[in-house]
Formats: sequence, structure tokens, C-alpha cells
Amino acid sequence: MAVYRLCVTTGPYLKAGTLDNISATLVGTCGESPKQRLDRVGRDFASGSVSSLPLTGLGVQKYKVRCAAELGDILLLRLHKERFACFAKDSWYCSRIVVTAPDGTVVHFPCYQWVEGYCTVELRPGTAKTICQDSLPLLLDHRKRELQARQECYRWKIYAPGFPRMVDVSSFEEMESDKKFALTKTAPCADQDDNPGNRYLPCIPMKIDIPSLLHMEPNIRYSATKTISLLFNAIPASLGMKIRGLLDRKGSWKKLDDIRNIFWCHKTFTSGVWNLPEGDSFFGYQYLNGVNPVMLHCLSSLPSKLPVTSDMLAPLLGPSTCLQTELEKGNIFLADYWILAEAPVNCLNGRQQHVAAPLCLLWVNPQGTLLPLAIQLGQVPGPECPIFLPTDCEWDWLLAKTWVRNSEFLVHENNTHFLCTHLLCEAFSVATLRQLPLCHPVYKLLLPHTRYTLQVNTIARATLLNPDGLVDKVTSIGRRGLIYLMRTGLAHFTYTDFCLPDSLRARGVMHIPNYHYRDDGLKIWSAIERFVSEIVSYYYRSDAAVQQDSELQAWVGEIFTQAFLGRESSGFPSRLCSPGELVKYLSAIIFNCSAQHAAVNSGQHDFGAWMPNAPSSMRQPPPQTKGTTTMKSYLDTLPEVNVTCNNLLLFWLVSQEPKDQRPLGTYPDEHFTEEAPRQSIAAFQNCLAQISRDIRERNQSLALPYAYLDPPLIENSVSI
Ligand SMILES: CCCCC/C=C\C/C=C\C=C\[C@@H](C/C=C\CCCC(=O)O)OO
Ligand SMILES: [Fe+2]
Repeated sequence: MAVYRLCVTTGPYLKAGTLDNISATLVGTCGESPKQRLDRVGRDFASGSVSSLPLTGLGVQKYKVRCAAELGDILLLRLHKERFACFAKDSWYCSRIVVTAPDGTVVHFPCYQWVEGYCTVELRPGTAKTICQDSLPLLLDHRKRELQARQECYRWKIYAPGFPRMVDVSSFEEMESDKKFALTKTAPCADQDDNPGNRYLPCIPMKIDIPSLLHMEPNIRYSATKTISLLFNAIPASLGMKIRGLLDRKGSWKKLDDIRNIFWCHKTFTSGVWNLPEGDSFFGYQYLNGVNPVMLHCLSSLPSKLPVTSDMLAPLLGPSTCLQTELEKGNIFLADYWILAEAPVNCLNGRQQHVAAPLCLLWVNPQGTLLPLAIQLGQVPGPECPIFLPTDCEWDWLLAKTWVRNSEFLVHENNTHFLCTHLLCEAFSVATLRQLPLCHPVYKLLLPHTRYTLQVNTIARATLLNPDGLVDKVTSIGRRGLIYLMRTGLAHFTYTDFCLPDSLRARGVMHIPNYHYRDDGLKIWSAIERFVSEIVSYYYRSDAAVQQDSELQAWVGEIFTQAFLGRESSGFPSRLCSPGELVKYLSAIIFNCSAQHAAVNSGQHDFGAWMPNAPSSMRQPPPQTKGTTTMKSYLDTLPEVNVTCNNLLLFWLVSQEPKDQRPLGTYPDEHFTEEAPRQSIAAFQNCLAQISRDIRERNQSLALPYAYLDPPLIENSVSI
């Protein structure tokens, strides 16, 4: 008789325990155990419990699986979940199971999954294996069946032509009702205007696509803690504005001070500097350390579409230099909003809105401060498209800068933030779930960086991107414009843009002083790269090991076709040929899912709460002459009261990660069980802790501390 001892951990989540019967079967190289019910006196599998346990000890019990003979090396653990008496079925969150063999060998089985309904789950020991490292037909077959099941559950959907593909939420509904469809479903569904589930709820000023929120597969759903925390962030702020009538009031703001007082308790630094002389340096500062720090390109000559002359800039540059000298020194930069030139425009509160496609020229002065030099609000120069200068009258210059801030809002929210972090990370998540089995080292590495991304994007699609959702209610381009911008953005997005060091070099911004996003981002990039490189070199010893990993290649290929629509000119790889290429690719994915999202997401309230710094819409066309702007015309150009407040609610909500956070580098789910990767994780955590200490020390001497890339404040994944 051989006795195997099992220690089963149920997750600490609400309703993680189950009343269903759980049995186990062990499969080894020398045979299979009988199916053994895991049952003890009292309640098994309660939430948060580690049920490990000798039959005799007080409160501590042990499950035993008895076999006629030893099973050899344990290959699989089958968990059977079946009906118990007349109780209705309930879900079980199984964290992990540790099996101790009769000879004392300990085998870990990471699970970290919700197990739903009555079913059998087959787990492999935690040692990560690529397909090339498996030879037993039983294990190869197991990999294949696991992926087939996942591909049935997580399917791709086309949201709009030219968009990265995303998860098809309706497939979860089909799974539950046990309907099985083809593995990939790609029905276009951008036009949901006639979707009867998209409707207004009492007191909520935009439509919500209710059905898409209802069916979320439990392994990708927000935890109860996260959902409740999101609601706790939303409800008081929303009620406060509702009671004060701000969410329903149409018309212009009467004075700037009223905008300053929208938030009583959550004021930010931006309103203080806006219309002071320091406003220009703050305007420049945001290109480096604001929510959209990816716009600047160094110029060696001016583009012909921006006919700024040396004379125009002479009063600004001073007597000791000139435009040509500054171009030669690499001190002149351009932010070009060309992508907005053809964007469709929306109506808000029944009135036509307006969009500009500015060009903003900036200079790093001898003190190292980045300052705006000139703003042209359209892409085609001419008498009706004046070049605004800091030497113009105060209101003209302020309005020109506000137009640029409106363009920043549109490009940042739609492209830098939603497209390049939320949507791309969703595609990485879906490809990872569909193409890599649980035992694959890349699955173990990436899964924590996909946590909650499908859920938050589903919420965004149901509340923001849906017809008459928030984007249609607050932005000058609406969802039609959003679809246009994202499609155009994806068509121009490259692998260089995706990899921080390459992107910074290509934009020629390595030498700008006080670029904290760059400095902190590069440190985090290197820490991620070192960690990933250790993991990759442990599992892939040669180029051939990468090239022959058919699962890995299918995963890269699927990302290339589904996220980047197979566009060769994007520079994204469609296959990987060496460990070095794999390290770069994985580092970029982890960086963008974590640090990049934090950099472009967490400051939305800080920088946007002062609405003129991030107006979501403009109500008058860009000025065609100078000298006509007044305080009144300025206020009549900014968004109306209800538009402002609905947008600020969103900023408030998404700038705070709801509870149940997992900061960068924290992996409480122990998918890796071998010593080497666990040591790499510990080294990664130490490295991030040092980066955090350095950032905090640097921040002490800054008038405006930059904390968005402080590692403990970065989430592992896009989860808000
Ligand atoms: C005011 C109530 C809105 C309810 C929304 C609930 C939660 C937010 C869910 C997801 C948010 C995701 C992203 C959205 C980012 C950009 C979308 C484009 C917005 C725009 O153009 O205005 O934020 O992290
Ligand atoms: Fe976000």
C-alpha cells in the first residue's frame, strides 16, 4: 500500500469555498491511483483555508490518496468536482495542491483558478516545460486538450475594422450554456446602435451596454473587493456632483474659479499655475512628465508645414542665439497632432463641436526648461491659420495652448492610453490564454501581467465606448472619432514605439533635462529586462529552443495577426528566432502592461481635474485671427458644465487603482515552483525596491515630485 498526502489550498476570495464533492486522482509514470474523495469531518474547501491535515490532529486534517503500489513520478493530478447531496453547484477557487509521495518527495501543483460546475480539472506539476521539453504522449496530449478548451472559451472578436482584435465576451455565455462553436468568431460589431441592451439607467447620464457586463468568465472577472472599491470611488464623487446639479447643468462656466471648485476635497496642483507666467514652463513640463510623455520629436530643421521664422522667435530666444543654432544643438522639439486632421467631429448637448490638428514647437532653454515657442492650430499654413507666440496677447496665447491641451486629451486618451496600453494588453492576454498552456514558462511569466485587463476593457466598452456612452457624451470626436483615431493610430504604431529605449532614441529625446518619465522608465525597463533574461535563459538554452517551440511561435504569430493585423511595416515580429529576441519582446510586453500604463493612467486626475488643462471638447472653431479672444470667448470655447463634470468623474475614477492591487514584481500566485525562477523573482523585487528608494530620494528635491513610475505604485497589469 502506498499513501500520498495532499494539502489543498482554497483561495482567500469571497465565495471561493465550495460545498461540492471534490475527489482526486494521481497519475504517475507507473500507474494511476483510484479516484479518492477528499472529505473530512466538517466543511472542506472553505475560503482562505489550507486544508492539510492529519486525520487525528485538532483542526488539522490530512487528505490521503491510497494506492496499491507507488505511482512513480507524478505527472498529473486530476481534480473531480461533483454534486454533493441536493446542494446547488457552486464555484471553487483552488490556489494550489501539494502532494507528498511515500518517499517524501514533494510535488507542487499550482492551480490559481476558479473551477466551475461539475467537471474534472487536470493539473501538471509546477515545473515549467516548453513543448520541446515534453516527450510523453500523455503530457503532449494534455497540453493539446488544455489549449483546445481555452480556445473555445476565449475567442477573438472584431470590434471595428483596423482595431486590434479583442475578447469575445459572448463566448462565455455560450460556454455556460454548453454550446460549442467554431474556435474563432470574428463577427464585426462596432455598430451597436440597435443593441436593445444598450440603454440609460436612472440617474446615469450615459447609456450602458448592460448585457456585455453580465457574463464575465470567473477567471478574468474583477474580484468582489475590486468591484466594491470601484463603486466606493465612484458613488460619493458622482453623488456630490449630482446633488450640486453639476452633472445636468448645460451652458458655459461663468468664471474660472467655478472650475477650480468642482472638487472640494481632491484639488490638484494644475489650477494654481495655469494662467501665471510659469504656465509656459508647466505646459512644457507636461510633455516630459505629464500623462502623455511620448509626443516630442527632436527637429534638425523645421517642417515646411510650420513656417516659423527666426525673427518671430528672436524675442524669445534672446540675443545670444537663434533658431538655426538651437536646431543644430538639438534643442528644438515638435509635437505634431497630424492624426486629428481628418477626425470626425461630434455634437454635444445638441451643438456642433470642433477639433484642431496643431503643431507645437518647443525649446529647451539654457536653464534646461522646456518652453513652448510657437503654436499653429492646423496642418496647412496660411493667413487663416496664424502662428501663435508667447509674445501675443495673454488670452490669444492661453487659448492657443488650451487648444493644444485639447488635442493632447484626444491623442492621449484614445491612443497613448486606451489603444497602446488597454487594447494591446488585452490582445496579449487573449493570445496568452489561447496559445500557451499553464505549464509553459511564458504563460507563468505573463499571466500576472494580464490580470483584470479583459474585465476593465469590457467595462470600458460597456460604459465609455458604446453608442451614447461617455465618449459620445463628453468628447468632441465621439465614438466615431475614437474609432477613427485608434484605427489610424494602430496603422502607424511600430515596434520601435513599443520598446521604450528604442522609442526614446528614435524621438531624439535622450538629452532633455528633467525627463523623469524617461529616467524612471529606463530603470524599470532594465530591471524587467534583467529578470526576463534570467527566466528565458533558464528555459531556452539555444536559438533552436526558441525556434522549435511551436506554442511560443503560435502565440507570437497570433499577436502579430490579431493585435497588429499582420502589418509587416509595424516591425512587430511574427516569429521569434533567438532568446535575445524573446527577451526583448517579453520585456516590452511586461513594461507596457505595467509601467507604461501607470505612467499614462495614474496622473489623469492630477493633470485633468483643472479642466482647461485637459478639455475634452472645444465649442468654437480654432481662432483664425489674433486679438479677438476675451475671458468670455475663452469660457464659451471650453466644454459646458455637464460635459466637464462627467469627464472629471471618469478621471477621478480611473486615477485610483481600486483595492486588490498587485504592484509590479509581486507574484503571490506561485506559478513558478523551481528554485531558479523564484530566485530571479526575488532579485527583481530587490531591484525594484532600490529603484523606488532612488525615485523617492530624487523626488524630495523636486518642486513637483514624479511618482507615477515609483514601483510600489505601478500595478502589474492594466486593471483600471
Ligand atoms: C463616469 C462613469 C464612467 C464609468 C466607467 C467605469 C469604469 C472605468 C472603466 C474603464 C476605463 C478604462 C480606461 C479608459 C481610458 C480611455 C477611454 C477613452 C476616454 C475618452 O476618450 O474620453 O481608463 O483607465
Ligand atoms: Fe487605464
